Amino acid sequence: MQFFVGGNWKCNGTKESISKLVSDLNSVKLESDVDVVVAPPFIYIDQVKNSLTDRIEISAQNSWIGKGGAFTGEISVEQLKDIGCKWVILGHSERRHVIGEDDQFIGKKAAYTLSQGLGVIACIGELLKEREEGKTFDVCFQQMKAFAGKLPWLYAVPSWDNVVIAYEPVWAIGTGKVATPQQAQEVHVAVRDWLKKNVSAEVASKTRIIYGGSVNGGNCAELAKEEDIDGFLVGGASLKGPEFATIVNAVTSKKVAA
Ligand SMILES: O=C(CO)COP(=O)(O)O
Repeated sequence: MQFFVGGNWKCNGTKESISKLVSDLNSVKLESDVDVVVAPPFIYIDQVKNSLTDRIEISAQNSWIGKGGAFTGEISVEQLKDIGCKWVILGHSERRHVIGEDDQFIGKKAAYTLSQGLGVIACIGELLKEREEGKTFDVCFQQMKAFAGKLPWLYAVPSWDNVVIAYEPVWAIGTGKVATPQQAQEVHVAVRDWLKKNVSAEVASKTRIIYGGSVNGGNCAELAKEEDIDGFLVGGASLKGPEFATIVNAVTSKKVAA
């Protein structure tokens, strides 16, 4: 399974800082057997697409639920395709818990995005309170169900080829409090098992499950060694080109551990 690392730039950057980040990313060395994706804010996607090496694919951080039209302030999947995006991040905890998107809405967005041929980085993850109450698996399975269950055709394997699951425990996002490799591995195994039981053994064995939440250049190697951690979704540390490259290249510690 090919390692996958995404950089979620969130609502950060200016034309100038992004130009510097792109030039840093163009000059770092990235291991060849890793899928690398960055997700700039919508308004900078065109700038990034026109200046970043083709080695790195572009993702959006969100998309509209259906075909474009009279939806003020939204960006459609068709527009994202038009501008050269290959992926969309959906169900990020900031959209769930700050903006208020629910499972139903996120599931429909994922179904629509996949139907238009773009890949989905599908985020799941529990709040600290939910972890403390022993509900981590229940919450993640419920969120998986919303992604997987929208339309029966989504169960077909070709659709799943375009899905990467990002496990991002909310308590680890932007807090500097990273999940231990064991904590992350435990949830990744449970999610893979859920896919096996609820979709198919083939999908379970092929789908990348990546970890996000305070991943940085210092902790990525240990996390990458875990068997079921197939990559990372990186926030803060993806704003620094050389550190992001270190995280991409953590694939080498995975190979050593295997
Ligand atoms: O939300 C994240 C990626 O989508 C993780 O953010 P941090 O890496 O800043 O914790």
